[in-house]
Amino acid sequence: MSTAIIGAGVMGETLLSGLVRAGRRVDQLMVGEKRPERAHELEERYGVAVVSNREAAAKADTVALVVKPQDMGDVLDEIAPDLRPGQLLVSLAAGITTSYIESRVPEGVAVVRVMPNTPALVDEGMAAISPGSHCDESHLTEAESLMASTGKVLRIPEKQMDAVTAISGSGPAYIFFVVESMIEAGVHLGLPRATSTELVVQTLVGSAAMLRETGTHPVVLREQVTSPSGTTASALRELEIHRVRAAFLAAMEAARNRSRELAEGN
Ligand SMILES: NC(=O)C1=CN([C@@H]2O[C@H](COP(=O)(O)OP(=O)(O)OC[C@H]3O[C@@H](n4cnc5c(N)ncnc54)[C@H](OP(=O)(O)O)[C@@H]3O)[C@@H](O)[C@H]2O)C=CC1
Ligand SMILES: O=C(O)[C@@H]1CCC=N1
Repeated sequence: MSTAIIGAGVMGETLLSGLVRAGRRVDQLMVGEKRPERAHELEERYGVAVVSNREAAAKADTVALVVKPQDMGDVLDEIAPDLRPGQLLVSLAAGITTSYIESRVPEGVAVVRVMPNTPALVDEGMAAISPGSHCDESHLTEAESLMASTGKVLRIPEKQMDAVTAISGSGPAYIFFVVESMIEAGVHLGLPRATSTELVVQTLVGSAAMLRETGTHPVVLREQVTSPSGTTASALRELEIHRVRAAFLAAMEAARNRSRELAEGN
């Protein structure tokens, strides 16, 4: 089964590198990329063929669309004449619905909507997938296998996609923001930057491993750290005073709403 990736930016290259690491044959992969210098870079780095979007659409069994939501309409109009019924289109774009894509491609093209995230770069990705209306089990399985090359995959109803985008799609950025804030706080408290960075990164990795390996609720894990009248309780009180929990809720609502707006082409 040949796979084309149209749009080889951050997420497109993340998918491409994951497929290569997972052992997909490079001669079964191709990339549609409009900038010649970027095309050259990808050819050098992965030995993959970089072709026009139309050639990619005509030749591949599966076409992954990894362009910005705002570029999706133009790309679909460009490749629509080369698509055929039964072919699989996998869209990784935030906000763009399967019905929007189906309305711009020939009847019978199967569409799967995916929301990945960047930890896919280290094979720790979290992807959610939803089928469009012309998908059968084999299309979903192929989309699942595409994304499973870089991490976990969850099947979800498409109506949950905007929320998923807000939580796991954008999620790594919130975590990096917290990490960055903690490192800066360590520096403020007098730690050398390298020491602060090592402390924070390992604390994050260790905490993530505890969550995954014990399956214990985060409230319980937090309580285990919080000694009576101790340091953690003092810190958590400040986080509550500064409404960090409310800020997270507002932030993720904003991301969910932005995903909905992207669906309307804004
Ligand atoms: N980054 C992330 O963490 C995540 C991104 N996504 C989704 O992935 C998609 C891509 O995002 P991201 O990788 O961050 O964005 P990038 O801007 O890094 O990548 C988009 C790529 O598409 C290329 N492109 C634009 N128009 C065309 C075209 N007509 N034909 C071929 N290539 C084209 C761009 O080239 P040029 O720069 O020359 O315009 C660029 O290389 C988005 O839809 C986003 O919603 C989903 C989940 C997570
Ligand atoms: O910021 C964005 O729009 C994309 C979608 C999810 C993560 N990055």
